[in-house]
Amino acid sequence: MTDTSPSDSHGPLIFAVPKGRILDEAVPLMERAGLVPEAAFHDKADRSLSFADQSGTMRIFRVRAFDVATFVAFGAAQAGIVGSDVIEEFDYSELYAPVDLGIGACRLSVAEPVEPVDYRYGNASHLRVATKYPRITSRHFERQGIQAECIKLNGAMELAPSSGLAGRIVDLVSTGQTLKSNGLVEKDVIMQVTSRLIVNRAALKTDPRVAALVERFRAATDRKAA
Ligand SMILES: Nc1ncnc2c1ncn2[C@@H]1O[C@H](COP(=O)(O)OP(=O)(O)OP(=O)(O)O)[C@@H](O)[C@H]1O
Ligand SMILES: O=P(O)(O)OC[C@H]1O[C@H](OP(=O)(O)OP(=O)(O)O)[C@H](O)[C@@H]1O
Repeated sequence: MTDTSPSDSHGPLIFAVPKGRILDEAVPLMERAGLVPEAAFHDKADRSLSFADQSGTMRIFRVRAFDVATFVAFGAAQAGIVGSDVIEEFDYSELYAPVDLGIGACRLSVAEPVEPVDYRYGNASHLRVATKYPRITSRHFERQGIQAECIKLNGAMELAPSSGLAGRIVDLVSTGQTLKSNGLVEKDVIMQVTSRLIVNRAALKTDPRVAALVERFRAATDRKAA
């Protein structure tokens, strides 16, 4: 007899998680949702990027934060955990973010030197901004009628003003310590950020295990909040 249960017809569900700072907060939540990674997942020396879960029905991909959104949007992973900053930057139509996990809380802000240097050039409505988030940044300044030239950096944005690369930065802020240590002040909050459970829309429609996973994360998040 042929077994046509969803898990057999679809193969293991792939769940993508960011390898950076969200992970420590995400793992207890994943475990409450029944997604318990194999021991090797916790071994920092292990060079594997794909891990089994203890039920043997899922695979966990450990990738860079921005890449979680890309894997899920293209259906290479069916679900994952990522910051709302990343969701907003990509704006992938194939991503659905049904659960706010309440972890990874921070904000995306515009910052400038304590003693601002005028790096505008040409005309007064054109400025340079260093950021890992060029799309959110352009949209933010456009709304104010300012044309921002965004210079994409992948980290250490805080060095841009003092080195003359850009007059302002758009970066994540939590305690504000990084800005302070680098002689910068927060000028404007663009968005509040928390981490979300994301799923691929097509997978949600075609694979019942994805909807079940969403419910498990919803319950795990409610239990955490209670
Ligand atoms: N200071 C912070 N406080 C709270 N959450 C943060 C903070 N910084 C980043 N985050 C959240 O964690 C996510 C991943 O940030 P992280 O710093 O791990 O990225 P990263 O390690 O720089 O990424 P990568 O190395 O992949 O470029 C961000 O997208 C954001 O949602
Ligand atoms: O307001 P704070 O509490 O100081 O946090 C802000 C810092 O946290 C993030 O960087 P992260 O530490 O993740 O390192 P990164 O530069 O590798 O992204 C962000 O890019 C800021 O640099």
